[in-house]
Amino acid sequence: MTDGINIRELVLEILLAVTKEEEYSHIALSSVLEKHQYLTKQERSFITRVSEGTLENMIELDYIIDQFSNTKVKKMKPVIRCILRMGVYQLKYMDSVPASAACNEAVKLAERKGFRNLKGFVNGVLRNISRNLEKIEYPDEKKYPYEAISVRTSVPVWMLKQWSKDYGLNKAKTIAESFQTKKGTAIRINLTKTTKEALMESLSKQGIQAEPVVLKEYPDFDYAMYLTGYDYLAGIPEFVQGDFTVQDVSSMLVTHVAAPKAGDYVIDVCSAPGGKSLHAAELMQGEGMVEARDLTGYKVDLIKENISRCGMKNICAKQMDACILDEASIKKADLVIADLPCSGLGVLRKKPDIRYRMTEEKEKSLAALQRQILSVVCEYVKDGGTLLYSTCTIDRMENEENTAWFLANHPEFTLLLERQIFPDAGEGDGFYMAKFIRK
Ligand SMILES: C[S@@+](CC[C@H](N)C(=O)[O-])C[C@H]1O[C@@H](n2cnc3c(N)ncnc32)[C@H](O)[C@@H]1O
Repeated sequence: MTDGINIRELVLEILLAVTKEEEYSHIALSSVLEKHQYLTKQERSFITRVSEGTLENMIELDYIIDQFSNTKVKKMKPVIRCILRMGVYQLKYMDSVPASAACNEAVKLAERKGFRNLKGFVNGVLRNISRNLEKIEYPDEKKYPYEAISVRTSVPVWMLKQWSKDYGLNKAKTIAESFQTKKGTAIRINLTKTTKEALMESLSKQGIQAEPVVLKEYPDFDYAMYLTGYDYLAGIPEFVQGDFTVQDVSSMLVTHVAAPKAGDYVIDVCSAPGGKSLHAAELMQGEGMVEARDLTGYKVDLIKENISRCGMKNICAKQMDACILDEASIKKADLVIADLPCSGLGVLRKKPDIRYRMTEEKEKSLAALQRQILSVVCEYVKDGGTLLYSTCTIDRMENEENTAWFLANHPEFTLLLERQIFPDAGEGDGFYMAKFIRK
């Protein structure tokens, strides 16, 4: 507790924002941490751990609660449901929190939120779970493989079935399990402003560990590192002055593979918050121009913020709908980056809430949107130029199937390279990329 703010109440605020208001988990978390900057490092990490952990394990937590409560989770009031979920998370996953504290704090929180009449219920369910944690029976994986993997990894059954159809049950299982592992924060060094050695040295003086990423298949990929041991990004001067950008390693590979050259004209049609656009501008060493487009003013402002933080001059941001043909761009670009809106199933490690928000229907309509955008923006590629299509998902429907469709409908393009990066195999998130050349 700091200045009357209860940290579990802040966790509850995050969980409600994500599960009730459909806010993105990383945004809900960072806005709470930003609003309460005076919290200690320990309090911030408690809030991060409990809110992320609860979301990452929610299917399992609900399964446990349902075994001990007469009222099923789905029927509970949202506040009570979230208080129980975070309580069970602490009981099951946090040895540092005594069981009595997890239960008592949950009861107090229920009362503070106006549910005095449900204090006994919260107390009863949590104490019962606490006493029986070791005896919980999980679904039998031999008899009910999807249900068993789903409860253990908190990945919905429909996603497991989709991956099993695409890659087999064993692969579906290892993909789901990979989302339970943690990695440091991947950053891309802005080599137009600093060097790897200089950045490592200045970070180390602040007690921040930086470990370079080495990818054997890409020996010239020499600007990624994992950071650990920092409190919050905005507190690192090198971040504020644009010496590095937070970006997943697989996401960096997209622009690396696209390989823009100094002097190129690049159009990034769906670019917010600007990770790949800025990377392109950096690889072009400040020469040429990257036009970073996105649909809304809000998104374009995010790109502009990042451009000004990184201080790059060969990049501009524009509000444009990628579904509408921009006549002025026809056959003008050396490189078109089409990192399109997708289901995001490759990034469940970082964005756990996607698994509860995405549906099969939404995924089908995203795959159709990707085809629509691809057939518009391919027009911007000049003869001999490159179209780079990428997604941060792992389903064939949005990836290989779209590429096959594109090639069948656009014989003026040839496929130079296609790669599916799996979240359980590579350095980073699950990503897909296809590089086409206009003949
Ligand atoms: C996967 S994200 C892009 C991430 C970005 N390339 C990066 O590396 O930072 C997809 C983006 O597409 C944008 N988008 C969705 N529909 C769009 C449309 N019709 N026109 C332009 N942008 C769109 C979204 O706002 C979102 O920012």
